[in-house]
Amino acid sequence: MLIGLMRRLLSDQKGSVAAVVLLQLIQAAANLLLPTVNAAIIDDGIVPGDTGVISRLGIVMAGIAVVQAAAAIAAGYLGAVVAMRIGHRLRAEIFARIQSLSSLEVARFGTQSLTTRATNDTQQVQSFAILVFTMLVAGPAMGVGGIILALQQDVALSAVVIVIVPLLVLIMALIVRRLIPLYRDGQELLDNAGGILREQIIGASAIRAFVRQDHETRRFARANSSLTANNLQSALLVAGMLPLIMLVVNLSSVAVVWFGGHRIQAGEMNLGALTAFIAYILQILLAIMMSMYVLMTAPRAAVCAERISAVLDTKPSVADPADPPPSRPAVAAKDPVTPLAGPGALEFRGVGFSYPGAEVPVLADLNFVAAPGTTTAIVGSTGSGKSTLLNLVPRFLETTEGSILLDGADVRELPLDLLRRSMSIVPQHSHLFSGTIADNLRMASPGASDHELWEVLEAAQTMRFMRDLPLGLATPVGQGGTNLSGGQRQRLCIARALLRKAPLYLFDDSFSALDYDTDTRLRQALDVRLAAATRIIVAERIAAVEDAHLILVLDGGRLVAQGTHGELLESSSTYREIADSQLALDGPQ
Ligand SMILES: Nc1ncnc2c1ncn2[C@@H]1O[C@H](COP(=O)(O)OP(=O)(O)OP(=O)(O)O)[C@@H](O)[C@H]1O
Repeated sequence: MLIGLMRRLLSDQKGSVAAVVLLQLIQAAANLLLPTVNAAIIDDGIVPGDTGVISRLGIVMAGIAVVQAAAAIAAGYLGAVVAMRIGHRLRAEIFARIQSLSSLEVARFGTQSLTTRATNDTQQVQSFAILVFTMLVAGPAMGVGGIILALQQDVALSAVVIVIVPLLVLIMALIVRRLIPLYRDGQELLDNAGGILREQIIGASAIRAFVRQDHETRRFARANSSLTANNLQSALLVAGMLPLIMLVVNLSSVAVVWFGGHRIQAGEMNLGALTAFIAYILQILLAIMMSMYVLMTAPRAAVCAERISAVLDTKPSVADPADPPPSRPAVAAKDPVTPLAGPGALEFRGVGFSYPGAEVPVLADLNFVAAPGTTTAIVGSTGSGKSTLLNLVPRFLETTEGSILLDGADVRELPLDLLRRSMSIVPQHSHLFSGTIADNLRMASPGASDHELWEVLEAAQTMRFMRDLPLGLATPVGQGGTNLSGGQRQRLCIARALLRKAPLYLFDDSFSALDYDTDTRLRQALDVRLAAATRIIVAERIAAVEDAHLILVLDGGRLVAQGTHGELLESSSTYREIADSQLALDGPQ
């Protein structure tokens, strides 16, 4: 998985990768040459007392050292650039994929896990890439070259190499095998701790209101301790490995000096050759350590690559039609504002929807027509499926039964962008983004003039608070709109939706935070402004939908009645119950 991912990410950087490999080979070759030249200085210069050879070979050695340093620096620099580009591309890809996922897929991974995958996991793969580009070629090259040159210096002494190399590889394999599951658990524990933290930050007021700080502190402490225990275990394994390797290295150096000394005394080896041999043994061990270090980080990077690939390989359940029918206006698929040319007639034909894994459908057999120039209200008890129904229209969720038609076209056959441009939505939870009020409004229509912004702000009944803002449209909005009241946020979201000129408007319980007067004025303004459009309004209060041209009564996901307020009071017991209960709650007006 990791290798496949890296190969794909490096496909457009082949030139740079080749350069890094070449530079690492130069660096390794220079490293390998130094002990041989050093041996020659000892055997041909120092032992016979030839200062000419010493100076000449000394200059050669210095030259090689400079080449080695230059190649190492260049390889490190270029390797870092390539690795950073990998990280950049991976973050961009995962961000784009998350953007394309439907709310169901996002829920399956979990918001926190997606955040960790896009940040921490990507970072791990990037760090691994840096190690690969600084060590992975130079390490084996030095190791193999070192073995060949050591053999060349003294075949008999090379028996030491034959013993220690497999021993080191065995130590490494055992430790890496233990590390992989630990790293996998570690990433999940990180998700978990992050998720709890996120929930506690978002729900801080509820936690304080119910005096649950101690409980939440304990909950986080448990997650934190599990994460720490996991990290400690892997850190101990890594920490234990280094002394083990050093022990093997030192023992092998002692063995080389011991046997080498005897061979020199027996006249079977030169002093220079022994010096070179010791240097090569150290280089071989260093190469093994470098490769091992890369391989030790590989398990974590592999786990992260697996987690990233799981997101990248997820096919969004809601996607553009593979082949939009030619009769459909493939118009302006890329044009950012133009909606469908039709009047916005919406029809549900036998529509049903089930959440994945649910035993019973949330919505079943819905049939109705919402005509242009009319308001269709959806009423029903909590959990009856009103929001789910609205979410099917822009295909935030995909219908599992029947079809939804917009101006006669099945919404699944329209390009997604075009479909969503053809409607304007006020979601149940008002969400604003960091920036100014103007930035937030212009999300709906980037080219809108200030005059148009003020117009929609007025229609959305925001003037009472907008007038008090000294910076007006330039007033900064905090992330999520936290510096505004619930009602203010809701009205700004309505203004944002009004700014988009579309044939279809969807309001999901969008007037709940408004007082009675504002609500009435707002509805009047909407009736004028959106007179020609198709309006679908989910509402809790019957009083708010009395004037609707068509009222749909949902009960347990089924459309139990439809008609005007007057008709439903006559014909629908469910509607009457809702109306009576609200009348009882509101009391006589
Ligand atoms: N992501 C989900 N996965 C599984 N079930 C869900 C999901 N979202 C909603 N439901 C279920 O679907 C049903 C309908 O939910 P929906 O939000 O559409 O109701 P609603 O009528 O809009 O409620 P409210 O008036 O409280 O906003 C509920 O029973 C809810 O438990």
